[in-house]
Amino acid sequence: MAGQQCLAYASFMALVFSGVHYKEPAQSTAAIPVEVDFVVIGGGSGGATVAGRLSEVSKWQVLLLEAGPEEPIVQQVPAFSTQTYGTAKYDWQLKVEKTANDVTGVIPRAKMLGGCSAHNGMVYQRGVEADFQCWEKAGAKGWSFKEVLPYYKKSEDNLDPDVAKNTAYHSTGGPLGVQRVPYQDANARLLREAYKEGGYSEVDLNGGHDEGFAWSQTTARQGQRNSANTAFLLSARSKRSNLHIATGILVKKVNINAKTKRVESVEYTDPKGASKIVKARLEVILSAGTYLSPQLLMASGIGPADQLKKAGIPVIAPLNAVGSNLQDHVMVMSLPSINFSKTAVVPTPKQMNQHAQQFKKGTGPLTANGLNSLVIRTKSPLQPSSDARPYVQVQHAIGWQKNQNLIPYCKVDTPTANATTCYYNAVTASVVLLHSQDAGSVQINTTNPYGPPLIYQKILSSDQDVRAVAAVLKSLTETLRSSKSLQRAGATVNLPAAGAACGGQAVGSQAWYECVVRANGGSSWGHGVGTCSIGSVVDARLRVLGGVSGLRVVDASVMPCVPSGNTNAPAIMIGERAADFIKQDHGVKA
Ligand SMILES: Cc1cc2nc3c(=O)[nH]c(=O)nc-3n(C[C@H](O)[C@H](O)[C@H](O)COP(=O)(O)OP(=O)(O)OC[C@H]3O[C@@H](n4cnc5c(N)ncnc54)[C@H](O)[C@@H]3O)c2cc1C
Repeated sequence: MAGQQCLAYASFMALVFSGVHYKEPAQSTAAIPVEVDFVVIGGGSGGATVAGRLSEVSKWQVLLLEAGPEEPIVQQVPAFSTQTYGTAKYDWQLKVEKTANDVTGVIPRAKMLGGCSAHNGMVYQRGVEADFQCWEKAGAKGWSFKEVLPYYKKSEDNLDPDVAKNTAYHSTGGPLGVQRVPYQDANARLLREAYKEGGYSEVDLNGGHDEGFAWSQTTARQGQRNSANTAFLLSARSKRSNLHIATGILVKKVNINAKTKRVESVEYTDPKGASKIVKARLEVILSAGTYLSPQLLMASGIGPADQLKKAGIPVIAPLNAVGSNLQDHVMVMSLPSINFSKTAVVPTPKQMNQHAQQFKKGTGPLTANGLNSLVIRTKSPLQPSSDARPYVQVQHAIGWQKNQNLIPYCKVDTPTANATTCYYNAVTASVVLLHSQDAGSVQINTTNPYGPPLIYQKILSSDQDVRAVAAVLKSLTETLRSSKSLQRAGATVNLPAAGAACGGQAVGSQAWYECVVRANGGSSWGHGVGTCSIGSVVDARLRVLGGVSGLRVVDASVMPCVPSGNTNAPAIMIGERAADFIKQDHGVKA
């Protein structure tokens, strides 16, 4: 970058960060207590929520141990959302073992206070009634939509009056800010018109509508990210001396008395590499997420006995279901693409300054992370007829010409990391399969049981899945290609790229779209759940089964069926619910 640009960029970033409401706390150096009432392992969506809520009981000492650092300031700016992806400091970069049809090598998982809620796409979705029927069928008694809705509302501070007035579904005043992306650029607005024209109704997907098209609600406040950390911990830790938070602490295992099966303590490594123990007087709460919670259970002696024996870990509770039932949404990338003739442009220094000023006020392009502002959720005509859940979600991302490297925040490799301030001339629509027939697993690495687990994931191995996605892709492409609004604006809609193998099919036919879906593969959408499911690993109050006492799992891993939508809000809801269970079980009014 030339010197002058460098200066302009540096002062731009300083200006943007001066508008951020959050002040990054210093990394914790305070001594970790040797004994507390509750130890929460992992400060992500589930862990931050439950720890914050438990600390409301002033007589309880609550310790939260998080492997990663404090949530960095850059995460507060939605347009910079993905800058920490793939960095060793902030991302676990979990490797997926190769399986026949697996195309993902690495899964991004946040390693910071706030967990994935601090680096995700911020989309706020709760799932639909039929999702929770699936939970109940799997053994999650008392988790119907009617019963979980009060917990979604308990967290929520909905900041859009037209949405909030639907009080049957929404509420205000909770710690978690929820608002629609405050900014849509000209191309996003055009797409919105195109979908309306194509017969998609614009609805509130969290307001009783299973299907439709939405201007996305996000976990944000005044255009800035609201993670589970900033919602549930930030203010609590400054006010409550009974809430202890330690970052940079890697938990190794939970120590459980082999005779009584009662949890006693948690073993961790401090930042200097020393091995330490903290005793838990009442309970340990495991909130390390879908991949690392089952790993920690297994490292602590709870899991499939054969795997544990091979790893040399004494078996405390032989629970075969630990690590199985890994479910995820599957994204079929970048289909189709829309080229716009009128585009956003590389901003001048004056415009950048304006964007920073707008951001301070909660508006402007820096409050948006690409075209995540538009979401479609729909059933597929070819999904199993007995399944009432929506099967496909459509998301959008920005594409741009290669030479746009004039300012660093345009010069990034992943589409959603750009601000809509950057020059771009294409948008891609990606279809996401919400209910794959494939299930993967998380297994302990028998040669390195305390290291990252082995993750096995299959993708698009079922013909029915391919058919269901292809049918939606076909109608989506046809909608966009016949849109008068797009045509009037001079936008062209390209057919999805087809692999050479699709040459034998009639272009545009269902068979051709199926071939296109297979040729474009799929990848994890970051929404893995199910590896410590309610009904098989934990009971309906999230207590670990197998005769173990004093141990719960509170994160996305307990969801027995993946919801029809993004998974952050459900993980936070689980944290809220768990806090009430724990309070009730220890005689405190919830
Ligand atoms: C790239 C990406 C984009 C996403 N986008 C969206 C979106 O737009 N909307 C949405 O709703 N959902 C989204 N999700 C999914 C959603 O964010 C997650 O499902 C949710 O945050 C999971 O919450 P959790 O509590 O289960 O785990 P996490 O939030 O992952 O928290 C687990 C925490 O435990 C810590 N931990 C793990 N092991 C240890 C250990 N041994 N010792 C100490 N600490 C440990 C981790 O560092 C982490 O902070 C996205 C996910 C990803 C990865």
